[in-house]
Amino acid sequence: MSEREVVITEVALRDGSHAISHSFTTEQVTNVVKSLDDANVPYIEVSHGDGLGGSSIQYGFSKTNEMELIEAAVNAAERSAIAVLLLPGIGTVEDLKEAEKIGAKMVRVATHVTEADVSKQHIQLAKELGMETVGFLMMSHMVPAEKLLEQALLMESYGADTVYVVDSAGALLPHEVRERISLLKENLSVKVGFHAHNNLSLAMANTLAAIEEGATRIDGSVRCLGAGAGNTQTEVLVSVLDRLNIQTGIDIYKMMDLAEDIVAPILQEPQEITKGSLVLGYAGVYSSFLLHAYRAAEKYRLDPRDILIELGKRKVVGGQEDMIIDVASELAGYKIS
Ligand SMILES: C[C@H](O)CC(=O)C(=O)O
Ligand SMILES: [Mn+2]
Repeated sequence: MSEREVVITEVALRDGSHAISHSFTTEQVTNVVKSLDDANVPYIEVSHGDGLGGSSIQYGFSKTNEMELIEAAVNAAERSAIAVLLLPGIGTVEDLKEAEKIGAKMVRVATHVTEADVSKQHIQLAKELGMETVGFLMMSHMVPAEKLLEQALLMESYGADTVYVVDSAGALLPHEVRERISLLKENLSVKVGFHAHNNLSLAMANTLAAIEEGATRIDGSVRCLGAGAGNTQTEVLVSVLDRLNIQTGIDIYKMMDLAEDIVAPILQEPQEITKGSLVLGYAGVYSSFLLHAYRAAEKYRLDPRDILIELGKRKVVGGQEDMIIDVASELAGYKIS
């Protein structure tokens, strides 16, 4: 196998959970993981869309217990490592210990971009457990590059092996990605990663900009199965990188077959840039808010775009999903006392 110059983490079985209202089954996870493993994808993330412990009234209940999904993934993978996502405050150290016991090899500890300090306990525990550990700075468009660097340095100091710039809203423009990745590359000793959302149709351009600036850990979702308009489409990414002579070690034909034959039938709707997902990127709103906003719009007879624009103005962040209802009811003329 060729050496991997860019190491891809496939996130459809975690980020894609948002797009299908957390309805993955063990059979779907087993089939997707077997094919990803066969295509030689190095890392596959499996968890509730909001990470370990996310199944709740606030974020949406999982159809299948995520530990069962993680176990199915571990059993189906021969070569690929199974990763989990953890947002401190949603997932606990006990959740992390359980996932590690089942066989998860990597954890990505995700915080809002200004709150890296809450990741200390979880990053340190993950290292003690012998897991590969990633710091995942969400909503990275909301702060200047210098602030992002300050937060990335904190995650590095806690022991993270990699720090990711996460464009949760799909709001970053290519020059903003370049600025952020290059600053991290200049100042961190650990690896730098990038996670995109395609709400402004920039996921591929932004990912290539990140790679040009030195990011070596990159996320993709097969068939774009991720929140909002999805992430950088993995099978397209590996094809483009192959054209650029950048080695990912992933079999292109197998990725294409998996996308078409196994993942497409799981989608509840094709992953497109709809007016809703476009407004996520335009207004800078967390991609996983999309279906929640659609449901609130239906309930209060509103245009979902108006809810999303207002959420963007209020700078609402992950964990504030209850604000979607507050904003919708206010826009509909109800008074909140
Ligand atoms: C919990 C979020 O869905 C994590 C993520 O993928 C993002 O912020 O983007
Ligand atoms: Mn995401």
